[in-house]
Amino acid sequence: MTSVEEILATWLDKFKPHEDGALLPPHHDHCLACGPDNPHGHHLVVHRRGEEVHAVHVFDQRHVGAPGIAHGGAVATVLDDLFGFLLYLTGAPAVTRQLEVRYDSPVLLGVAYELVAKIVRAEGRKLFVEAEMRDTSGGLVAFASALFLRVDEAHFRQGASNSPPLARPI
Ligand SMILES: CCCCCCCCCCCC(=O)SCCNC(=O)CCNC(=O)[C@H](O)C(C)(C)COP(=O)(O)OP(=O)(O)OC[C@H]1O[C@@H](n2cnc3c(N)ncnc32)[C@H](O)[C@@H]1OP(=O)(O)O
Repeated sequence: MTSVEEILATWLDKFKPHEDGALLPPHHDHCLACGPDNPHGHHLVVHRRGEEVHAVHVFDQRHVGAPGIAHGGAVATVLDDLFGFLLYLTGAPAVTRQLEVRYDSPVLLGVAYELVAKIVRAEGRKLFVEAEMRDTSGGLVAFASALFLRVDEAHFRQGASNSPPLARPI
């Protein structure tokens, strides 16, 4: 597991401008939603698309709620993390202060969904953001809105000495 200091050493580089269409970097390698090295994670892959961020995502059995259907918390995790990629377009880190998810239809396991997020407005430290999740027919299955608040590096150092063991060995 990479330390907070190691993550912070390269963290601000991620906020340098990304070209339209670029693959955006994961928040860090073990991030629950986008970290490629987290065996429990969603491995979310996100691209910039104009002033929005875009992903195609498939939930699997690790994210099951009702049989065959993604857990609502798993869906919220992915939507929250997608907002975290918008931050790369703003040039500054922020964290979720409030997240609201509307579940319009079941999100099925093994099915591809398209996710798009955008910044609705910025007021000082506050970023108001929205995201949609649609099925391949274009039907809206989930909608999320959130308030993110800009923070400095000290915010992330709060967890620096806190690395509890895994509940079960991987
Ligand atoms: C190593 C790198 C890895 C980095 C890895 C990053 C991965 C990203 C993953 C996705 C995102 C996440 O999951 S982030 C993780 C989940 N989130 C968190 O852990 C955050 C926990 N909460 C906090 O630490 C704190 O509450 C903060 C820092 C968010 C905010 O505290 P604060 O700085 O004291 O700010 P606060 O006073 O509460 O509010 C500031 C302003 O916002 C307003 N405000 C507050 N709530 C609301 C609201 N619902 N609607 C409107 N406005 C509101 C207040 O009135 C105030 O306005 P005014 O008076 O100023 O006008």
